[in-house]
Amino acid sequence: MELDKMDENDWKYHGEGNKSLVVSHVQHARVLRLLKYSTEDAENSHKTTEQAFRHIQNIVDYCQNVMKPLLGEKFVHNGEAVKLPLDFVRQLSLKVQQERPESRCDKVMDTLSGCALCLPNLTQLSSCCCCSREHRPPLCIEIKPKCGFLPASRDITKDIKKKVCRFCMHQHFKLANGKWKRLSHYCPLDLFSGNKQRMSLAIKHLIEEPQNNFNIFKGGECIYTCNDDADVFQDLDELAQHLRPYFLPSGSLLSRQQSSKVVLNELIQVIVSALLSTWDCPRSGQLRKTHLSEGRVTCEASLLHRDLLRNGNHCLPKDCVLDKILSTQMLDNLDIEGLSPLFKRVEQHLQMFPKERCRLQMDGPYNASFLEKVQNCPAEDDGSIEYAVGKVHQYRVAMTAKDCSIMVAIATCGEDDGLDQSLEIQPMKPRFTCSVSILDLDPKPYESISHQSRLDYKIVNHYLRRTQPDNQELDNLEELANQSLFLGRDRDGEDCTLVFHPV
Ligand SMILES: O=P(O)(O)O[C@@H]1[C@@H](OP(=O)(O)O)[C@H](OP(=O)(O)O)[C@H](O)[C@H](OP(=O)(O)O)[C@H]1OP(=O)(O)O
Ligand SMILES: Nc1ncnc2c1ncn2[C@@H]1O[C@H](COP(=O)(O)OP(=O)(O)OP(=O)(O)O)[C@@H](O)[C@H]1O
Repeated sequence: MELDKMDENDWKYHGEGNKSLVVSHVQHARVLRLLKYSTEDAENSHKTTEQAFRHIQNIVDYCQNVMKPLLGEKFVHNGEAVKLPLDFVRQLSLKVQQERPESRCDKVMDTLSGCALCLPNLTQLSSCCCCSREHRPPLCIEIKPKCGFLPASRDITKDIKKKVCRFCMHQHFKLANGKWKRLSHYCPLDLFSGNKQRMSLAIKHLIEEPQNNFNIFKGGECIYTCNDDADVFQDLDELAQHLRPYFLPSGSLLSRQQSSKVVLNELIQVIVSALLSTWDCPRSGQLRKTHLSEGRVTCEASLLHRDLLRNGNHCLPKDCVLDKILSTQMLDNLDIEGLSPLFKRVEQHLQMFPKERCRLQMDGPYNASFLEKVQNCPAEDDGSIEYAVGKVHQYRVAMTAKDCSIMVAIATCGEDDGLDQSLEIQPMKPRFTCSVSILDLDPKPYESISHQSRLDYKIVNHYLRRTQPDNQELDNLEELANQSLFLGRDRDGEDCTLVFHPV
């Protein structure tokens, strides 16, 4: 990329989340990820280019030195911080504005610093020899799986948290707050179960109600995403038409309805295979498995039949992408309720010794020493500040893993094609090559822990009120929340994501 020759016409809107907006190059498999501000912050923001660059470099360092060792070299692409010409960024911002979904326009793209993160476009397949000869553009499925286990911490005060997963409880809260119009029946515990039947159902539920957990790209273009006002059946039918050439032989005599069913099922099988594949030994029958203790893998809110939940096989092949994400999520082994007193210990320590913030690496740098603090935190609380900081760091890393996305890029290839480094999966002919990546691995700010505590209370309380309206305990819970030890701004309803907050 020649930075002095940047032309906004070479780039197009690709997508965005809460904190960043992504544009993709029209020819090369690159994207630029630009930060966003809330409109209020934009007016008050006088961050220097150096501060913005440092912020993005922190993201790169965290990805490279912390998340990559935990999640695996093959899944993580840390990218590169770049400084772009300001004129290019301003023109780009104007160009993409009309493409942006209204729901994301409460924030504006950063046009002041000129800094961005340059990454490979993960909707395209990398290092695949056969794709260049293949006439069908690659497909890419993006899944934001969210938290895949039930917490088992002794510090949990509400039993329901050990029975119903956070995502399923959160759904009710989101619906009540108008974030979504329809409930999603997706349950992350089904996706992370390793049981193919449960995983298939989880993906089916994602397809039926994608919200912000599921997208499909074809040739880098988003062809299926959340559409709250959509006619679901019509959307599914259109999706199936897109997928038909990938999953059905061209002369198939199936009716439109029959073929829709077949291709969506085939798609689901390909995704399941990709998510369970262990890159290093895809054909090995002797895969090591990660077992989870029985009580932590089934959610009472899941629609799956209880027999399947009880008797199914619940383990993930070691080192598959789901296993890597789940084990990183499980660094949070105290739950926010167990972490809260430790967070308070750190807060008090930092109030007394502000300079310690740097030594304890509360905002980075994200280097080997930070990873060491995460990986070698003592198992038992010895009352030290080091223990509390280790648990806080572990919690933040787990938060990143609970909010990341998986990209599964697939392309068809002829039967005799070599597969190079890509992984072969073969649910039916034609064969597919596939690459799996993890994205959105930004560090979560230390301060966001207090928000987590309040949000946890609200989600659980709301769920209990909905499902157990006569529950007397809720009044006690209300009382507890009022005595909350955390001070600070409430982010729900007035999202105050801190762009340029030190991370
Ligand atoms: O707290 P959650 O579980 O609602 O997750 C937030 C996500 O909401 P979701 O529930 O996935 O719809 C939220 O996603 P959306 O903006 O709703 O698409 C963000 O990913 C947010 O992360 P950040 O603050 O932008 O770094 C996420 O916040 P963090 O908790 O990861 O900080
Ligand atoms: N390297 C990439 N290649 C292709 N698409 C990407 C890449 N990075 C991001 N995207 C797309 O851009 C979207 C927004 O990116 P990302 O999830 O990183 O934003 P975010 O603001 O950090 O999200 P969140 O709301 O979770 O905080 C993603 O959902 C994905 O579709």
